[in-house]
Amino acid sequence: MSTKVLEIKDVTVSFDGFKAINNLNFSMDEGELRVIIGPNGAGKTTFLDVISGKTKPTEGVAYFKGQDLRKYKEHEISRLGIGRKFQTPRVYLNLTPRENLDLSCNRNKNVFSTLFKKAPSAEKRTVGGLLETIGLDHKADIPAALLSHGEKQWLEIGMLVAQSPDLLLVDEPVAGLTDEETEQTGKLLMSLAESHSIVVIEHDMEFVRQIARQVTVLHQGSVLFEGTMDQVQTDPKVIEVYLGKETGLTPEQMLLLRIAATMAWADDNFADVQQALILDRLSRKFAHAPEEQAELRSDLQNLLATEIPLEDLVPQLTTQAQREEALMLSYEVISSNQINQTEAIVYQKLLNLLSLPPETVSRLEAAALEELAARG
Ligand SMILES: Nc1ncnc2c1ncn2[C@@H]1O[C@H](COP(=O)(O)OP(=O)(O)OP(=O)(O)O)[C@@H](O)[C@H]1O
Repeated sequence: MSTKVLEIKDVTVSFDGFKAINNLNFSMDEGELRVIIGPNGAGKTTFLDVISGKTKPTEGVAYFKGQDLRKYKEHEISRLGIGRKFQTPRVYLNLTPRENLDLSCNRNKNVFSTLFKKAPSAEKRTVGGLLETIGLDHKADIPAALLSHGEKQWLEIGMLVAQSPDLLLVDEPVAGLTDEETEQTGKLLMSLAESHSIVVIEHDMEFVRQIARQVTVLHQGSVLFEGTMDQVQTDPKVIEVYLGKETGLTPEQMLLLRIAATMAWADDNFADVQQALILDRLSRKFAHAPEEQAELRSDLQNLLATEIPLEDLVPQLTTQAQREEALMLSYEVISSNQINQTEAIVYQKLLNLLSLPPETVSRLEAAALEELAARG
């Protein structure tokens, strides 16, 4: 049986009567990498504050490996094995990455003894290993001030790991990073997840998709939804919260849109005409007013911006009618432009996954072309 590294039971945090965390229940297995997302003000930072002991619950209990965290002060919780990385890197800029890591490995020694005493070889190895893990071995001996923002983030992650925590709390690690740095950060966290439990708060959905197996969505201080990224991105409750309004879409409708958007992305170019088609279909089906359509269009453009593998989406279609609709809409989408080779390959994959009889496919393709012709 797996041990729970974290268990949060009926926790409420009130600030002058305002519930930043509202009767929250959450649990996480040892060794898990869990991403927490949620709109601004959802309570994500307060959630980390409760775990790290910065804020005490007004009601309820948080347990770390079965230990009631109410009994401990913030610094004691850190000694229990919970390390927290804040959004802004807190590294000593005038020291080198190696010296910063040395300091973290020797938390009980002061800055001067770390600088002037020779480190024992075991510690050196640890620091050397850490420098490699965080990809800074080639910059180990330059002042940290010269590192890029991303490199400073990795250094701080390394400094946390140097303290051998069991649970790492990481707040928005990729804010302000380049795409390449973001991807590197993802790789770093995934490699650390092999030996640590990790909670990451993040807004960047591409990044969340890169690293997350299980995502928890917070809203108004409670858990709104928990699931894989695919489930999160097709859940109407989550979409509503992110768009700030009702889309009126059911999970099935959202799934169809996602499949169509994935088809549209097949050639890495979600062309305007393809977007228009998907959104037209939407508005015809769900009768949004024209001004709402324009708004919905830009919202959905963001929302659908992440390509999800068809293998993950198609099996979620439960009825024949849904499979047929998915095929027809997808065919319409790719036929709205000249179908290129990449699209043809992805379309073939869709056909295989849908496994509809060939005569049904022909009928639906003809109907899709008629729809397109009718659109002009
Ligand atoms: N010390 C405090 N006193 C009063 N209100 C607070 C305090 N800390 C947080 N809040 C409020 O609690 C709510 C949740 O805040 P929190 O920072 O946890 O949200 P968040 O999900 O991290 O938001 P963001 O994504 O914007 O960082 C917000 O409405 C915030 O204004």
